[in-house]
Amino acid sequence: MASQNDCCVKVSLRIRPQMAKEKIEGCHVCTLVTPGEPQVLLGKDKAFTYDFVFDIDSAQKQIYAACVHKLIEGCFDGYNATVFAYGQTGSGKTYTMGTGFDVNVQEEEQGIIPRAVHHLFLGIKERKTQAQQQGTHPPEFKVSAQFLELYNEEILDLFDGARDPDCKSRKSNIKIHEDS
Ligand SMILES: Nc1ncnc2c1ncn2[C@@H]1O[C@H](COP(=O)(O)OP(=O)(O)OP(=O)(O)O)[C@@H](O)[C@H]1O
Repeated sequence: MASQNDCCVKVSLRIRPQMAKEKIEGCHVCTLVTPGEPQVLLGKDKAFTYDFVFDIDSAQKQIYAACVHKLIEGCFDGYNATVFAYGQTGSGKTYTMGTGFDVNVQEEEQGIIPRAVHHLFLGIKERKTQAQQQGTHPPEFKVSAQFLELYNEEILDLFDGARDPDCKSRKSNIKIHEDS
């Protein structure tokens, strides 16, 4: 039987730092992360526990190492994985996930998507090199990617007339292919 730690759905919470505007407006930080525990205290008495909790000072690479690294390694063993960010507007989903346009962003600021793509292609290269060194047939990989951004109804309404009533999402034309 799978233990709680083996559960196939894991939920992580990331608390973003206050924005300049929030500081200027005198907003207070109302979260307190329990040291050594994946638990956050909201206000004085509301405690919530997750698989991981990342406090204000967490780095992008920390999030990747704890939540995503294992999933990409699992792909090489044939496992599927999904990572998605959920939260209210301005909570840091885009910052944490990263985008396909992070190429000019400093390495330490890069989000999950560019890190995962880099990890995947590095893994492919390593496995091919290893096969070559061992004199075995190099493995073949096919990578394809789609980038999907979901909108909620209110945002779609902003597009008014130009809106396709059945369209609740937009796919970018970014495609990464490696056939070898
Ligand atoms: N961990 C973080 N460290 C530093 N800045 C952050 C962090 N998380 C978010 N931000 C900043 O906070 C702002 C809002 O974040 P972001 O755009 O990622 O939110 P979002 O959840 O994607 O919002 P929306 O749903 O409106 O697209 C951005 O300026 C972003 O750079």
